Amino acid sequence: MSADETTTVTGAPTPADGTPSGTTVQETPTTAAEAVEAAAAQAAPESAEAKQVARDLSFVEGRVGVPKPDAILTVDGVQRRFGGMTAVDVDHLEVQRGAITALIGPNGAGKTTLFNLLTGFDQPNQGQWQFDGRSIAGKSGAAVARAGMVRTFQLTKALNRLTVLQNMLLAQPKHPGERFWLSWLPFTWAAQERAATEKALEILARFKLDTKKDDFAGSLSGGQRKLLEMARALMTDPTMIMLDEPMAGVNPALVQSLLGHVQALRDEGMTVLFVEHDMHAVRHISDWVVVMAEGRVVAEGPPETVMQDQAVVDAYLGAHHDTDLGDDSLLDPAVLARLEAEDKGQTEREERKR
Ligand SMILES: Nc1ncnc2c1ncn2[C@@H]1O[C@H](COP(=O)(O)OP(=O)(O)OP(=O)(O)O)[C@@H](O)[C@H]1O
Repeated sequence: MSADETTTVTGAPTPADGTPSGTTVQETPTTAAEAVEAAAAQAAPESAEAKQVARDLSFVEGRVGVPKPDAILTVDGVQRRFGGMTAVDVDHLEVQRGAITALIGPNGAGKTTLFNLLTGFDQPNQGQWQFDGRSIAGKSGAAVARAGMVRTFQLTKALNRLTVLQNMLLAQPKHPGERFWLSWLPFTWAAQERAATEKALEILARFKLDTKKDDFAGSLSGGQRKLLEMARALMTDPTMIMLDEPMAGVNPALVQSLLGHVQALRDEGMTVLFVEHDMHAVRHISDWVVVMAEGRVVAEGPPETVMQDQAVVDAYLGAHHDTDLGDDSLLDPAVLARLEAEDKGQTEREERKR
């Protein structure tokens, strides 16, 4: 896409689709490929810190388990078995502070299980990991979130029946209404509730969801639901945010907005680790890509090199057997439409299971 097909809106208010202000917005992208291309035009890090992270990573060799200049998360010997099947077997992995790291791999590679383990929603058979210099292995999800690492969840049926604002308030750490002793101090409770509501509305405004605060979460579009998932995670003021398939089921017109939001988090100094099947998104916004297959990390490196790696292509053969993930053939709308249909089918299956 050429530069003259875009409109620069630097300094303009955030547009209605929730795209962060100060970014370059493509006029009505019609396919996910166009939307991602448009996002790529603004993919360069904005803040000095993000530029420094990109520079630091440019000196790191692309090989499995490579040390990072400033790792915020270090994983050692983590294994999770289900019966006789080893879902996760990660020897050593480091995640660079302040970077966007993508975790990719075919269905069943162990990405979600690793997310669950690291964030305290599952327990490993063995292994250690450190976050920001502290061991958080074996801690509960709430304790991990308090330490500064938080993951997004796809909205469940129960959350769909709550309003957008109620969803935000439930996501705040240690909801005061749930604490027995505070229930005896109504003034404290009310003050904290007011502060939490203000904070929730501020975050919702950032994602252009404030006008939807009283709508049921179930009435939101796919893209708006993804924004709400991200907004909920920000209620805990995380240092690191783990996004579970942020692009799944999202209308192409909103992909650009979502990518812009992920980049904005990084530019504010947050570390982002995200699981994603959309290879365009991965290629265009990631500083670093980690590839899993059959529970193991099989490759890692910068997006432009790791996605040409034979191990990566092999890892995907089962899932997208006739798709070359390493070149721009993926920008072909027909290929994209098929991948999107596969993703949509998967989302619908998961929805039915819930
Ligand atoms: N609770 C469980 N009980 C038994 N097996 C499980 C459980 N959770 C995950 N698995 C298995 O572990 C393996 C890894 O699954 P996981 O969901 O982590 O993969 P994934 O890479 O996230 O896949 P996808 O991209 O499809 O979400 C799969 O074979 C899956 O069937």
